[in-house]
Amino acid sequence: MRTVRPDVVALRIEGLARSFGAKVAVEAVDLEVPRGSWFGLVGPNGAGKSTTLAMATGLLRPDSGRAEVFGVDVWSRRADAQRLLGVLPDGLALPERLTGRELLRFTGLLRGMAPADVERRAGDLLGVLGLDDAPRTLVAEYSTGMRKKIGLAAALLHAPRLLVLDEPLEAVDPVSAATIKGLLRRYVDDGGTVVFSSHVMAVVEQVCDRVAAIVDGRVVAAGTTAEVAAGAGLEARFVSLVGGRGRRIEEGLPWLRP
Ligand SMILES: Nc1ncnc2c1ncn2[C@@H]1O[C@H](COP(=O)(O)OP(=O)(O)OP(=O)(O)O)[C@@H](O)[C@H]1O
Repeated sequence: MRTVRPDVVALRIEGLARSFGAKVAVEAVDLEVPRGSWFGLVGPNGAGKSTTLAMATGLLRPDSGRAEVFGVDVWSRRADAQRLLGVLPDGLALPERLTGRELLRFTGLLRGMAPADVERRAGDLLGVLGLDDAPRTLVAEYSTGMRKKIGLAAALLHAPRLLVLDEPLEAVDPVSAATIKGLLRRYVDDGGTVVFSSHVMAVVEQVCDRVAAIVDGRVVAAGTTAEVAAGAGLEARFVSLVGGRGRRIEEGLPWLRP
């Protein structure tokens, strides 16, 4: 296990903001993710998590603000930042007419990796993620969970220093989820940094050492998982942070009578 230096900032986000027409998706987000941490981003649907992560990784241009990966500006030194980063974006568009292995070959060669390394790593990733028993299946035929896993494999292929993963466990079966969590745990223990968004508070509480909650495009709480949970458990704290946005359920839906 390498020595983790929490003084090194893996991802720094300052004043990131983005609107779509009149809709303010992200108002102003500041975050600092120390190297060697597993950082969870939580928030209700439409809070601005995916928009924040897309801006932080050079996929969506912000209206204002900046993002740095290990001190490298994501927009002015985009290629350098991309080398340090592995990203699983929301709604990733995949080359549909390739098999999983072909997709990884394509990704690795685009990244300038040596073909022999690409082959070896692709085999390892397909095996670990349980995608090697469908070698001839095209991505177009993949299930939702398989698509998530091949996207994750593509993000890991070049062994980046920082992984930014938008809901990596969504639609993934429990066995694969355990494998992915184990793999990411090992990566973090070896000095890697993970930033991921999730709606599953139990998972965030289980794996993340730091958490930020975003509501209506603003960070409403950030700190260590214990600080944010504030003795109440993360789920209870999340519900209290989101507050009045919850819907009343006492009456149920009067027309929903089986
Ligand atoms: N391309 C776009 N065009 C218009 N509005 C957008 C676009 N992308 C995001 N939005 C809006 O910005 C807001 C934030 O969306 P975002 O996807 O970042 O939220 P999120 O926290 O990731 O949500 P979820 O948990 O549902 O995935 C939402 O109101 C969404 O409708």
